[in-house]
Amino acid sequence: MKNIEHIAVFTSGGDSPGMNAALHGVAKTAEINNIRLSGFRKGYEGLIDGDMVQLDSNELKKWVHRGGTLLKTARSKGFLTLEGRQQALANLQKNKVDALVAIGGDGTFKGLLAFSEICDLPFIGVPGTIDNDLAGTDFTLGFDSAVNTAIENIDKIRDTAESHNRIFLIEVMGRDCGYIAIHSGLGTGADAILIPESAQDFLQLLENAESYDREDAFIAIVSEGDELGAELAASKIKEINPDVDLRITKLGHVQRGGNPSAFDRMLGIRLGVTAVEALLLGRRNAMAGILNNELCLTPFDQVVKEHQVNDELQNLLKIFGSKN
Ligand SMILES: Nc1ncnc2c1ncn2[C@@H]1O[C@H](COP(=O)(O)OP(=O)(O)O)[C@@H](O)[C@H]1O
Ligand SMILES: O=P(O)(O)OC[C@H]1O[C@](O)(COP(=O)(O)O)[C@@H](O)[C@@H]1O
Repeated sequence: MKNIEHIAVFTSGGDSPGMNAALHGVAKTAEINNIRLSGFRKGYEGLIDGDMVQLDSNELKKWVHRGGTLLKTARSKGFLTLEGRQQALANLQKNKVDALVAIGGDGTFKGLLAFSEICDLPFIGVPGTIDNDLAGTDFTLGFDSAVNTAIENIDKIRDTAESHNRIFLIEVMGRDCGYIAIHSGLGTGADAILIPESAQDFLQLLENAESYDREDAFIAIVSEGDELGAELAASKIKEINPDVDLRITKLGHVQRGGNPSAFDRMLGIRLGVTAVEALLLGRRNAMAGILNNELCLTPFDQVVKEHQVNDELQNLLKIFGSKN
């Protein structure tokens, strides 16, 4: 095994609060092991363009509390092509990079799997996505912060919803999965939660909306990945209850921004440190994660999207979605 003298790190896919803390964890661990650390800007785009900067933990410590990513991020069409990946490889070789740390979501790790077909360097991933849709970790970086942001905003909507006795359909993020919807819905006492993993919840919503008595607010959280979506759900409710006073709010990208929660800062630090330590132990092509509060590594090919909502959450949805 070649000695690791130079590590490069990048952030990729949707940004998420806690990515900067992970960068700091990577930087500090590289520093105490006398390893040079570089960062590629704008995810895979930076690898293709050779957009590399030196990283320093003294600078990064000032970013631990900030959302977004100091290194910037991107969704790269170029890296989906073999030519793009070959260009990225040439840049890594030119800069004598010995190992890569990638902070991103499942797309980023699929990218690394494709890259590993032409590039023999060791890669370690850190799960950074607000969606919490990766196997191999109970929590991804940014999920906790995004749920807190969603909750803060849903609480505010409840004030006005209750004042007017209105129905509100509030759309939260989660491209293909309902974790943000479940956590923010349960945490705000929502009357219904619609997620892509279940069709049953919509029937429950209709049933509840049918008996909605206009003497109270009615709040439904709709995951953006839900088959129906907020607009269609709203029109179905109007079909059965035409005079209903209904509003739709999409929380949108506000959920991705803001300072990371204490949990995400600590998770970022822990996973960043673990990533570099794993490389030093000779590990490769795996994602650092946290399962039952234990740090662990899971091979990329097992880190596929986890659309299943576990039994405990299913049970909670059933209990809290039922009528009184
Ligand atoms: N199968 C693949 N082969 C090569 N690169 C990929 C593949 N899937 C995703 N990528 C790269 O990873 C980037 C990030 O993935 P994306 O799904 O946008 O975000 P995330 O990593 O947050 O899930 C994509 O823009 C693309 O450049
Ligand atoms: O910012 P964009 O490109 O519009 O993407 C929005 C998507 O990114 C997310 O915020 C995060 O997804 P990823 O972390 O997997 O990129 C999703 O919840 C949402 O569907």
